[in-house]
Amino acid sequence: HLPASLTHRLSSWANTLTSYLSPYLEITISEHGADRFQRSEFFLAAEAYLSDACARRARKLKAELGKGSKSLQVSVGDDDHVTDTFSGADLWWHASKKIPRSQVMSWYPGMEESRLYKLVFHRRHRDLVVGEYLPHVLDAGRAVTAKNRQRRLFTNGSGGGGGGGGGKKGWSHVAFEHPATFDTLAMDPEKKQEVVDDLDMFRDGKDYYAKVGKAWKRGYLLFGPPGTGKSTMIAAIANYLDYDVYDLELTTVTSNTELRKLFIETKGKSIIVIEDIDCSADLTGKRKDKKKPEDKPGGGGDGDDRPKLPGEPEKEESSKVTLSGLLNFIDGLWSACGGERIIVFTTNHKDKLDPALIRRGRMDKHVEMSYCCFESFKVLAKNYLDIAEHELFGEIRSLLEETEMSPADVAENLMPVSKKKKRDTTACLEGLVEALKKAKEDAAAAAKAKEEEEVKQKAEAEANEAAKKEEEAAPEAEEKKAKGGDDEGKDKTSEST
Ligand SMILES: Nc1ncnc2c1ncn2[C@@H]1O[C@H](COP(=O)(O)OP(=O)(O)OP(=O)(O)O)[C@@H](O)[C@H]1O
Ligand SMILES: [Mg+2]
Repeated sequence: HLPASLTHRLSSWANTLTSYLSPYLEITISEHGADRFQRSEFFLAAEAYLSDACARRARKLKAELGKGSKSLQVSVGDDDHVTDTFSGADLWWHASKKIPRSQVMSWYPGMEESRLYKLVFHRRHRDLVVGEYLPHVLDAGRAVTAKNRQRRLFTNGSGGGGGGGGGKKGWSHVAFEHPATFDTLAMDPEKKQEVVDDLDMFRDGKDYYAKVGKAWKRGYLLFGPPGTGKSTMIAAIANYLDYDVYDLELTTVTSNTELRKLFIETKGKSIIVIEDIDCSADLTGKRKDKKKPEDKPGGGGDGDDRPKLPGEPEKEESSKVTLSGLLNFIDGLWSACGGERIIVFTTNHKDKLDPALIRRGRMDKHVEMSYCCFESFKVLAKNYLDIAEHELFGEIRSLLEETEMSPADVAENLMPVSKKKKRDTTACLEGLVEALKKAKEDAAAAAKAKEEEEVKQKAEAEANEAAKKEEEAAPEAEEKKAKGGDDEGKDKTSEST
């Protein structure tokens, strides 16, 4: 009989010896790495990879509705193993639970439950596994996680519902579930394809951006009249790229510091949206103190300033975010942190924006969303009525060419009135033709009224001019000093006399 201590030693030597002689190597990936609070990213990636690629071959499976995941995840059960092959090499994955070494009470809930994966492979594949297989697992796992996760819509406004917003300022979120896609988005097919290609380039451009030394981000400016699909386009982009959306409400941001803080809190693979940038804040910089009337005469086509919501602060006091603060946010040194970001601005009035804000490099791509053209109409007809051809299409085509109607209005005319009173296709299209004709008449009437107004104004101006000349002709010794002053001065003198 050998003493217990010696047996123990012998067996541990034996273990060492077998592992030394064994041709197999083992790599352990545990759930909690050095940082005990966070689950190791590699573990999560391996888990996702296994659930996607190998779980079909495992016998003991575990199904869970993962946190922040929209679909059921099936993964390899504890104490089970699966095999995988990579470039002709066989690999074995074992899932197990880590038994805590000490029986000390754990500070970290669930720590006793820490799980781990063991990857076993022949030693001649060592370089292959470390150099290629593990990076592959990481990438594939991340892709699976990104595909399965529930995408989120963040907002910095208070009362955004959902997540961890609470009372403090910061982002709160809800599930992002907008159904818009590029297939359902009505716009000129060529322009649409251009946007999609651009997005593809961006998504796969990590190496390119690194090579040319640019931060991996891209800015889009969507401009056009109301109801032409700018917000819809953002949803389509988010769905296309599988990105989260951060809807930044600039009016509630009180300082540049807060803006930067919000920005740092955003994650990669996301779209940061600032809607109606021209209304969001007084970002006109130097133009700030010169108060000139906003609406230029003759810019009538896309008028329609949105009404102010109750409780919305006045523009002047709304935000202390400055243009330079915002520029810093878009492409200053901070913009590079995180990477893989798209920044989208929308506006109804592109010409009101400061050129510094929308130059290339900040807003790389300018996309105009315009009134409904025939091609857009065809997309809507396909979506709403499920038709590609109809005898009324010809008439609608010529009407659309003559009239400006937003896709939102066209779509409204294609909707069934109510569930009971279901209109058939022809009735819908006839309704649309009516609406288009009416819009055409209205536009003509408006144009006529405007013309008359202009004629009237011109006549008035001429009359004023004549009166002024008469005034100047009259001798006025006292007013001589004021002569050569501005128009206002002249007006006042004419009023006082
Ligand atoms: N191009 C389009 N394709 C499909 N649907 C559209 C399109 N444009 C508008 N719509 C429909 O009209 C509605 C309003 O569109 P959306 O909110 O995208 O307009 P917008 O350009 O963002 O307007 P605003 O400038 O007022 O914010 C959407 O719900 C959508 O159903
Ligand atoms: Mg919008």
